[in-house]
Amino acid sequence: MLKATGIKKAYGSLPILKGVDFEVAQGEIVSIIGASGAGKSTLLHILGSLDKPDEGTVELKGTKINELSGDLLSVFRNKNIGFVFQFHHLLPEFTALENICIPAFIAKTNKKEAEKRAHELLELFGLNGRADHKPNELSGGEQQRIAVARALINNPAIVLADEPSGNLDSANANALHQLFISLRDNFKQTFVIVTHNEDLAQISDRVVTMKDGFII
Ligand SMILES: Nc1ncnc2c1ncn2[C@@H]1O[C@H](COP(=O)(O)OP(=O)(O)OP(=O)(O)O)[C@@H](O)[C@H]1O
Repeated sequence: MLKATGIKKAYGSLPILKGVDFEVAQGEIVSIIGASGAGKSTLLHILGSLDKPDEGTVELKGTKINELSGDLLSVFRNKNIGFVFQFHHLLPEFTALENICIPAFIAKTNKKEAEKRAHELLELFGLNGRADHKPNELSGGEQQRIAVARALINNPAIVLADEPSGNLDSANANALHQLFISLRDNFKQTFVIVTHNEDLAQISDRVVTMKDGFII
């Protein structure tokens, strides 16, 4: 599903990734762990085409995404890759429903269809009653689940998450982790997750460790 080969990346003269090979299959949850500064977020950004490698290739569903640029890349990314970050980055002036729909509107999905899918996700996530709430009217755990729904609205092939539970208390973190598991079990949703959370690493299908610019 996603395959990265020979990924190298330096910032200035400082090599961060020194030849990383990484693969994830559909329906797999892979956690990337490692010390602070090991290059985990840098790798995730490259896997998600938010950043380009100096060397190496990233292939998603047979498309070499490191070779795409401009509008082609933006359209491909919006359709195929969902992102969840440590901070939810919901737009404060929009409701939960509107926030979830944003990637669908960017993909030019019609409003009715996007809102139908958003309502389905809200129901699935136990957030039915929250559709019209603004982010500041939601709890931290609810905000992050809305961010996950936003990541899923276009049915992406893969969800990339960078410390998704890093800002949550343990009960909300646990609820989020269970949500990932149920999305994998019920929809074969694929996840690559950078995390320092040991519980999340433990319930993943596979854990890879980064050290000194390599996966060890
Ligand atoms: N845009 C950038 N310009 C220069 N250096 C950068 C840039 N982004 C990251 N770095 C450096 O690259 C190294 C790896 O950063 P990265 O964020 O990938 O690490 P990480 O393993 O995700 O760490 P953490 O667990 O603390 O989030 C760090 O030394 C960081 O300072």
